[in-house]
Amino acid sequence: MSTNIRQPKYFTSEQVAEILTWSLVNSAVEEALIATGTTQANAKESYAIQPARSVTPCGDYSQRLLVMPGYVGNYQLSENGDRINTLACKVVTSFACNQNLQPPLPNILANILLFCPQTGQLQCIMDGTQITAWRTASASIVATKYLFLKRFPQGIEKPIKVAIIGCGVQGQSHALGMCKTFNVIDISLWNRTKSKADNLANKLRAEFPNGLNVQVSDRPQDAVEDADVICIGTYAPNALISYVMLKGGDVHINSVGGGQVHFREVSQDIYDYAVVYVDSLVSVKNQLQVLKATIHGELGAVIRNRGELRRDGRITIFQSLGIAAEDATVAQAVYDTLTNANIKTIHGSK
Ligand SMILES: NC(=O)C1=CN([C@@H]2O[C@H](COP(=O)(O)OP(=O)(O)OC[C@H]3O[C@@H](n4cnc5c(N)ncnc54)[C@H](O)[C@@H]3O)[C@@H](O)[C@H]2O)C=CC1
Ligand SMILES: O=C([O-])C1=[NH+]CCC1
Repeated sequence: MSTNIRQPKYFTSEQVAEILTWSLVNSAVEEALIATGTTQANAKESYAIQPARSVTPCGDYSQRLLVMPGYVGNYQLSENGDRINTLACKVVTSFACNQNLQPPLPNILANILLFCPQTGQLQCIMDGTQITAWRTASASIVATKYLFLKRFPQGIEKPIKVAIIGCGVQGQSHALGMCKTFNVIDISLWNRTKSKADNLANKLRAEFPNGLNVQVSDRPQDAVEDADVICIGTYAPNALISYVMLKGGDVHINSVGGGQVHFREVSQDIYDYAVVYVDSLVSVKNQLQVLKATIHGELGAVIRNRGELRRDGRITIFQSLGIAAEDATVAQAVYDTLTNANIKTIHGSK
């Protein structure tokens, strides 16, 4: 039988990295968050269908395979772009020991499969390791914009002090993304092994030679004591930051390191005082039953203006688990740019 099935293209990590910019990833991720929460096919607005991801422990829970399918319907990658649909599935492994290999490998390794949304034919496989690092930081950036900076008259121009707790892959992408996107005047870095924080500090000083004060802290409390925005992404099974360490007044925390087996990097007393938002209520119900907090809603609902932002909460937490829709919209933007399809996507400097 003759067949028209085409071989999928493969895009390497280097090809993907060429395309990634903060404006492209931030806007694709914002679209994914907006679509999340509406699950019915809908002619008027975007929607996302993303079943809870499957988690396969490989021997024990420090080694896992996650499969993250997602369909994002009727969304736009840019203001004047056509409305499009994306069908994707990220296959990602999290092997906590990879960092100790010689040479080290990232703990989190991913590939994203992008399918034709009309036929289901596999169009391409692209490296998803960098996309995972960027899109997770972008979700925190979008959360910081809507849950924190919108409280102030200066909005995204407001000068802010940022703390990074954990300077691994996520700490690095959060530091770079925050400094590229917002008016960050001061950034404090803490990592369990100090040399990693030193390396990130050197990178930031080279990238932002003017107007950014970069410090490496000996203890998490020193890093967060003046911070307006805290980004924390570790595998810590115990709290690294607690309520007494925070400055008074408005503080926003992006916590990305919560998972079934290593949830606790932020102390319970902060959850008790904070207004908590999540990327997906479905994911939290499936994967974060241990979370003892009143969840105010999904970040996407705040962006869509359906869920009001609690004005009385001085501390907000964005609890991020990572959602398939984010991978799908970013992969689509990268694919479109690499193949010149749907080419009204937004570009910007790295
Ligand atoms: N929310 C999301 O969408 C995503 C979340 N993640 C999560 O983010 C976290 C960080 O991931 P990566 O940056 O890729 O890992 P990484 O291995 O590159 O960095 C982890 C950092 O955490 C620190 N760390 C590990 N155990 C610690 C402990 N017990 N106490 C203090 N610090 C500790 C290490 O020093 C390291 O710098 C993980 O929990 C991962 O599962 C990763 C990808 C997406
Ligand atoms: O969303 C994601 O890709 C992941 N979350 C935790 C490990 C990988």
